[in-house]
Amino acid sequence: MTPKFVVLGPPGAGKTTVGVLLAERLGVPFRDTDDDIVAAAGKPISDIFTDDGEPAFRAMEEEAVAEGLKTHDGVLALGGGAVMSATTRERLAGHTVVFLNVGMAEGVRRTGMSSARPLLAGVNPRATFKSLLDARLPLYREVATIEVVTDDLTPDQVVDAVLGTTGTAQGT
Ligand SMILES: Nc1ncnc2c1ncn2[C@@H]1O[C@H](COP(=O)(O)OP(=O)(O)O)[C@@H](O)[C@H]1O
Ligand SMILES: O=C(O)C1=C[C@@H](OP(=O)(O)O)[C@@H](O)[C@H](O)C1
Ligand SMILES: [Mg+2]
Repeated sequence: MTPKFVVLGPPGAGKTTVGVLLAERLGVPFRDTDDDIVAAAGKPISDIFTDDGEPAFRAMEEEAVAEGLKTHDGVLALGGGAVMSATTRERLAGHTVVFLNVGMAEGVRRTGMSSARPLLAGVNPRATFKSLLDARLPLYREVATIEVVTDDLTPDQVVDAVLGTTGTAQGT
């Protein structure tokens, strides 16, 4: 059992939104490792960060990704920081990995509406987003087999781009 697509990229790239649409188009199940972590912890991500700290969250995330890669057959979306784990990057080898890219301005705009992302909840989300992109862009590219720049695309157009790239587009 292996995911048809693993979706990753920075917060606000549309991993969850596009992942759901992509799974619908392909008629396969969708799974998001953030949801698995929330279910396992029994509390929201912001509470995990506050109560247990980021390292505890990252350990749970590594486990959730490993489990998803082993047991999920559809579209698997990861959290934006999952690629910071070298172990996770190794585990992604051989999978079809879609990197949804988004620039700072659009990424901040898309995530600004929500307080659910503790890493971006500080006083200067633009600076935080930029340093996050600087650190992670090479890691996303290291593991990705497909990259789609999403800034000027609707979620449906992103799905078209992903399926067009892989030649697995379904009928209309
Ligand atoms: N291509 C897009 N164009 C416009 N808004 C988008 C796009 N993709 C996602 N969004 C919006 O951005 C926000 C974050 O999307 P989400 O799927 O949660 O991103 P991620 O899981 O990558 O952090 C949501 O409000 C979503 O509706
Ligand atoms: O970028 C990150 O480090 C994080 C991104 C979030 O997921 P999304 O990328 O789906 O927002 C979530 O896993 C957590 O808040 C940490
Ligand atoms: Mg998400």
